[in-house]
Amino acid sequence: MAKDPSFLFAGVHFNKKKFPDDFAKFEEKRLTDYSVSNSSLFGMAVAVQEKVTALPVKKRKRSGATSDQVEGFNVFKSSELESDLPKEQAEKDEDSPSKEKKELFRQMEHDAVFRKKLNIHVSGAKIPSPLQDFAELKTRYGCKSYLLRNISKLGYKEPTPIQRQAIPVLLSGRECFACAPTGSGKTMAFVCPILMKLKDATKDGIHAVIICPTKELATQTTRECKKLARGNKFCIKLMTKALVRTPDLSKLHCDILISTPLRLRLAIKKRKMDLSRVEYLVLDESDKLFELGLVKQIDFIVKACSNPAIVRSLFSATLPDFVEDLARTIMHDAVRVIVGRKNTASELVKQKLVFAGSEEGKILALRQSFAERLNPPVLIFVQNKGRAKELYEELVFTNIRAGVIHSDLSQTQRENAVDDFRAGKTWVLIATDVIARGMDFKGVNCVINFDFPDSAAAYIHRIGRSGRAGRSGEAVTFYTEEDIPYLRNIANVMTASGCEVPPWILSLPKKKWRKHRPKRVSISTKPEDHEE
Ligand SMILES: Nc1ncnc2c1ncn2[C@@H]1O[C@H](COP(=O)(O)OP(=O)(O)OP(=O)(O)O)[C@@H](O)[C@H]1O
Repeated sequence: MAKDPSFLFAGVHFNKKKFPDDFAKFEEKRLTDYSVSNSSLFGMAVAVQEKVTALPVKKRKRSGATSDQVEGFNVFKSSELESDLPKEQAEKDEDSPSKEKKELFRQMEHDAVFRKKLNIHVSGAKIPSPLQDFAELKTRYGCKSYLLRNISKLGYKEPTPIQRQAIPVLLSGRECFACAPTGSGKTMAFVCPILMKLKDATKDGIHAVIICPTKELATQTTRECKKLARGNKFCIKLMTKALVRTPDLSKLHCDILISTPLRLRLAIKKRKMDLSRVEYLVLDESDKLFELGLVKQIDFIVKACSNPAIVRSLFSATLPDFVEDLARTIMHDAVRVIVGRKNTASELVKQKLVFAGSEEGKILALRQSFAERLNPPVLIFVQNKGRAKELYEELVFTNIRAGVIHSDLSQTQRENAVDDFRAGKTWVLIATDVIARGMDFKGVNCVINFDFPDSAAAYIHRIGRSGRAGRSGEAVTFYTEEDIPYLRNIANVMTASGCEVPPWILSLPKKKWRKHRPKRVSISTKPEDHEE
């Protein structure tokens, strides 16, 4: 393999005054390499190219651009990119390390140090500087006062790391795939730039679409959008069952539409919904959306968003390689933003594994732990709706105020279960994975995985319902003999987020993770009814 010529630079120091040219070139190279080694520390496969942040950003042609269609995404050719730099200026920059260029390198160095401090890893060319504070939204991007006021009303004092980097990326018109821990403020990271970029409430179609994998998450995201948009006339719509039944949606106008993939696909196919004017498309919990079963619907929606100037972004706390690979082939000139280490659990959650022996042992362990210390709100995850019902039956006649949510309940019942839990009317919520993704219950003290999760991603998202927005949390995972082959997979996630795991678990053989949903013995401890 040919050696990277960068090794030639090792240990080289230039005298800035004597060799300003060489110094400038060296600095650019050094900063790029710095980012590369920085990212490779965290196992990133791609070379990071943090580059000239303050240079005028190349602009994508907004109209008349041709594009290649790949699986519904528009892929622009590099020849369609134009530089905003005046020609003479560009030539001058080539020749002399001007004052601006030096300033630029200083800025690059500053950005690299700041990102390192916040554990932000980026790749892509010409990445905008991260935000120092929310005030920069106004000074750098001319954010309107209403939005800053709403941010402040929500009690957000400082942007979270994903907000610091993803917001400037999206504001600069770049596509983006972002991965940051659960509960780290990704929603605001994609809603804020949309609100800042949209023109004042227009009446010409749909301008932004946010796709969420579940109805509960779509409802929550709509609420968050409305909170941030308060005081403005933006029309923000949730794709409800009633809306999707409207016979003709071809004339629907709204600024932001939030939907699940299924409902949106139905609206496009059956109700003639027109997405050709969509300027911003967000795929929240993108890895879930790219799972088998949903990917066709997503592809259909992406194709329907046919505006060549569209800016697409993917957000999740877990970004498996296959989603990244797909994203890399279909997105144009996208910036990749990773906060912390990819696919790890929130470090704010103290995680524990408990051997429960058998299914019967689990219910005993649960009762015992509640008798010793019940610190609500507590979320309990089980494997399927049948088991959710059974566990609910077990707890409902105790003095523990329990609620349950699963896909057999009506939409209203599901909403009530979430609302009651949020309002503290129920202390314990028993759930299937339907609410494992994205749901933001403030102050969940403990997540109990009554049934072992079926994948590492499911584990990360489930326990991420606790330890949100800087608060600490706890997660307890019960396991039985059947789960032991997969224990090592969870143990790896635990150690990666700084939790201790008994050494014997770490010495277990690795097992390729397939959907782990063993047939489990019934939870019910009630004697079965026998007919006389
Ligand atoms: N800058 C901020 N300062 C303080 N709190 C914030 C900030 N931004 C968002 N939050 C709060 O953090 C919580 C988590 O935010 P959000 O639901 O967007 O997380 P997320 O990263 O999308 O999580 P998940 O991966 O589980 O979907 C919310 O309660 C939100 O109000």
